[in-house]
Amino acid sequence: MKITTARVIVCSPGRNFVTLKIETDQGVYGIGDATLNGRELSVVTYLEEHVIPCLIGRDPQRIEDIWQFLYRGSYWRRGPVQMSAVSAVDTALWDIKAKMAGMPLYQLLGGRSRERVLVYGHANGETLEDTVEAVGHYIDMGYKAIRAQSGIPGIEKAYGIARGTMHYEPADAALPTETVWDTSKYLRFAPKLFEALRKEFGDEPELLHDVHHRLTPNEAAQLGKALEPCRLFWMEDPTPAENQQAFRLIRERTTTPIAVGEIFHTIWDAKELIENQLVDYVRTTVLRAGGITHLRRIADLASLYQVRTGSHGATDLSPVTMGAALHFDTWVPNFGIQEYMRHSDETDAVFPHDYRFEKGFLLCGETPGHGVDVDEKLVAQYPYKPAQLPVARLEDGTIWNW
Ligand SMILES: O=C(O)[C@H](O)[C@@H](O)[C@H](O)[C@H](O)CO
Ligand SMILES: [Mg+2]
Repeated sequence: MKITTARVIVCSPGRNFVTLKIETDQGVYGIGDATLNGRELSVVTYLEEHVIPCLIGRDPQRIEDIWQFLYRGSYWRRGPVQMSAVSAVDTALWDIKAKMAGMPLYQLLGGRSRERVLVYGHANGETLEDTVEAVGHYIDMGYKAIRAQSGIPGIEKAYGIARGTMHYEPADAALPTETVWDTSKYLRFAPKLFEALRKEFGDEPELLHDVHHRLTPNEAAQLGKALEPCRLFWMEDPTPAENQQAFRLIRERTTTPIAVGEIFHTIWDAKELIENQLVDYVRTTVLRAGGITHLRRIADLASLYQVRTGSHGATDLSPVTMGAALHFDTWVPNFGIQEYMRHSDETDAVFPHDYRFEKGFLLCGETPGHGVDVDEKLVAQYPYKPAQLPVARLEDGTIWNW
């Protein structure tokens, strides 16, 4: 069996997506997602100039060998551009293998570990009251777990405030939008939000919160401690994880569960955090860390330390990633939760898929492969639009973590 062609498909049905389609001499093809939000075209070039020429003529069944070839063979290993490209190839190859076997992908991974995949949705509001209302809306839709992000009094345009209630798109302009951040206002406000949510909705719903790398370790410990009575499912990315040891300080001071990893690219980014049990959930997904092949290694390491998965699932990861992630989640023994930020109707139409939402859970389909395709005719209606992620500044103008 041979790879005959591989093509990169760029489209913008509401937001930009980069998709890889690998075709074979047996008529079977595979689809992978290579979207790197705000830096999309760098991955397009990496794939077109450096990866695709190496794929033509290769046996697509040799997934492991192709992974090693692309990872080790580049010499310049790791990083978001390379690993998004490797992820797309790997996802497409698993799609091909599962289609050849006539099986849904989760069967090839080892079969079903659960009947359905618990997901959390995104409730956002400009004020505390709006956010409480938005959480109520998700509960009415059947969600069991909800992430709450709110505007903060005195801060204009902080992270996570959606324009509508259902869709949040941070990459909103060709040049980065500048947002403002103030840690002390946030630290005073965040516990009030979660106290109000518990008061309104009781103990039952799982509540999550994304700190988006904004705090120092000490501030993160203060927040975790203040949120303990509100019993969060997790506090996400409380501080940047470049220095993995920073989490020791947070861990020693609070029992609020911690999730990190949406910007990790390999097992090395997560290794110390996992081995020292400094986090409870690892959020790395199929698209960011080398596809199914490498994510499986991260999940296996995590399982030794009772760390569970909580895959990133924002809308900048295309339905292709969501489909592959759901097969992974259906198999992985140490599953925790899956993020599910709904795609727009245009995006869903461009990427026909067989997964579905039911009462707070997602169910992957039974179609051979990962169950997601790309409609190449529709794609032509949505050309690429430059869009970058925002930056954050403190009130005095200092650049801060976004
Ligand atoms: O937890 C999340 O869902 C994330 O933090 C996203 O909203 C990211 O900001 C986005 O994926 C960047 O491209
Ligand atoms: Mg996040």
